[in-house]
Amino acid sequence: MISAFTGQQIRDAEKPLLDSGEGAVLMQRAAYGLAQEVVRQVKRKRKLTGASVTVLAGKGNNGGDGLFAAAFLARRGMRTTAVLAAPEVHPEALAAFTAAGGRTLRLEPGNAEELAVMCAGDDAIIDALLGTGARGGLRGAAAEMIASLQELRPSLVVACDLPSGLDAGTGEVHWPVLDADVTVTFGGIKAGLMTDPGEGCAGRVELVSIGIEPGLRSVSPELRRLTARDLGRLLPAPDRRAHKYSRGVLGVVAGSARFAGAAVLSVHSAALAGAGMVRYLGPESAARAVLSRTPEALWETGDPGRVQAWVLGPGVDGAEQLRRVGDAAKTAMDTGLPVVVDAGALGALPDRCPPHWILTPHAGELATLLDSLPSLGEIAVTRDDVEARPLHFVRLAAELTGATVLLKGATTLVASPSGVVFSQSEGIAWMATAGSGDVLSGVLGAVVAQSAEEVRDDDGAYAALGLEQADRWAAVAAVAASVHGRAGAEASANFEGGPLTASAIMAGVPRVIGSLAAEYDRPRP
Ligand SMILES: NC(=O)C1=CN([C@@H]2O[C@H](COP(=O)(O)OP(=O)(O)OC[C@H]3O[C@@H](n4cnc5c(N)ncnc54)[C@H](O)[C@@H]3O)[C@@H](O)[C@H]2O)[C@@H](O)CC1
Ligand SMILES: [K+]
Repeated sequence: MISAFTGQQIRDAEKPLLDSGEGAVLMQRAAYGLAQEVVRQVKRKRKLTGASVTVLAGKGNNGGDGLFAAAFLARRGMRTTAVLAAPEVHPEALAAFTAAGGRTLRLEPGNAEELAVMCAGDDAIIDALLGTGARGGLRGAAAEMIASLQELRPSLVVACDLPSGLDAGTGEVHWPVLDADVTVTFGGIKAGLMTDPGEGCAGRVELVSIGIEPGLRSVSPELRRLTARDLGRLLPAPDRRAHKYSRGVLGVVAGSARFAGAAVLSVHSAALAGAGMVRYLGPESAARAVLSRTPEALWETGDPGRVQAWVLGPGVDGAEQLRRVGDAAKTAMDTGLPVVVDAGALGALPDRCPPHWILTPHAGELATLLDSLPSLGEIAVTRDDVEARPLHFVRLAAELTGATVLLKGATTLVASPSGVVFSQSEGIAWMATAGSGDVLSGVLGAVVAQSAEEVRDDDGAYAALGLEQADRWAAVAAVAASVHGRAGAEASANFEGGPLTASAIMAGVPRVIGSLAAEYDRPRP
């Protein structure tokens, strides 16, 4: 599992080392790691000697890291320029940079655009204006220069610790921000690099260890991300004695006369993701479409009998389907079964949900959901608000509803009601396509139906993540989000990176599950 931290958590971990006089050593390690990454990137394109690099240096320690890194690069034969964005910058770092033969220019009101044009063609730009000590975004000439540079699209931008203007803890972005190709981050990954909109500006994230890592081990991370290895451990696999009823029976209330496709996608995805059996509840026209795609499913017209989990809501429309949603929700609540609540069912939630109810809104649906909660008071929340601060709002929704909330997006966030948040980002932009969410609902339903026992087992794979039982449902949802994202990315790769349909995402699901299980080298059934 990958952990990410707030700027404050990182600073707290640094403090004992700073107090014992090791600040300069930490900075040298950070600067060396940053310089090494620039060397690697530049060497992929040309020889290092004579290549040009500009460091944009702010007044704090972030600027110090950048200047020490540039001094190292100058000694390696690069043509180095520092643009100093403040009258005072880190004195030792500036002295080292000048001694190494670097050229310095001062950013002033009036020369921002000129300097941007001057360095935009460089082989590399290091953004070391603001780090974890930033309050708000870039201002004045620095903001002007970054806005101009962003328009000029430099060939390689390496962010020092985090792109300047990004909030390290929340991922909120104060524009303008210069999009990085690589962010070299020190000591621990900043949470703002693993949640949108910040993650969208950070490029690839490289972690450089500087010696504060032991201090972070006992800290509860702000964000967690499951790796392929975690997924291999967590994904359900039937044992030899399994039968279809023990494997996870999923009830699905989805689709309607108007939106039959949502039911087709949700049910078929659930079957492909390993549900032992899928029971479908819906109108005859949708049921016909479901059964022609998934003859393995059962169409339930009366009491659906035994299920281990429910998916409620994809494509649900009209009073008849909403009644089925209501009935299933009531049974699930009475019997303590886990439920995935999507789309049309999000408007029919009880006042308080348990953590094994997993809501799956996109940003617009989350805004509507929050607006409908009396506990939020008079504050109105819009889709734009959610997109600007997804981490804040997904946590708030989980806290206020009591449910686990999965917020769909380029980076998908899943929050437990106690505030544990997972972030998965395996998907690609082509996945923002009609029906993609229906596929996710089916995959999630299947994973939930098969995982309920493992979640409750205090010696099981979910417990091994170090999570309380109520928080483990967020990990279950993160598993499904990751499978869904990987299936989309792999399907698109099969088309040379071309566009995707929801059906293509769905078709990739069994292979993703199989290869993840193989990666952990787990015996297959
Ligand atoms: N503290 C340490 O031991 C280490 C810190 N490191 C680096 O130090 C950084 C944090 O250093 P700092 O705490 O000095 O913080 P920053 O380098 O982010 O700079 C903060 C400084 O900029 C000013 N400032 C804040 N917001 C501003 C804004 N919007 N516009 C203009 N100026 C603004 C503040 O007054 C402060 O002086 C990290 O991001 C990392 O790069 C690394 O060298 C590793 C070790
Ligand atoms: K920076």
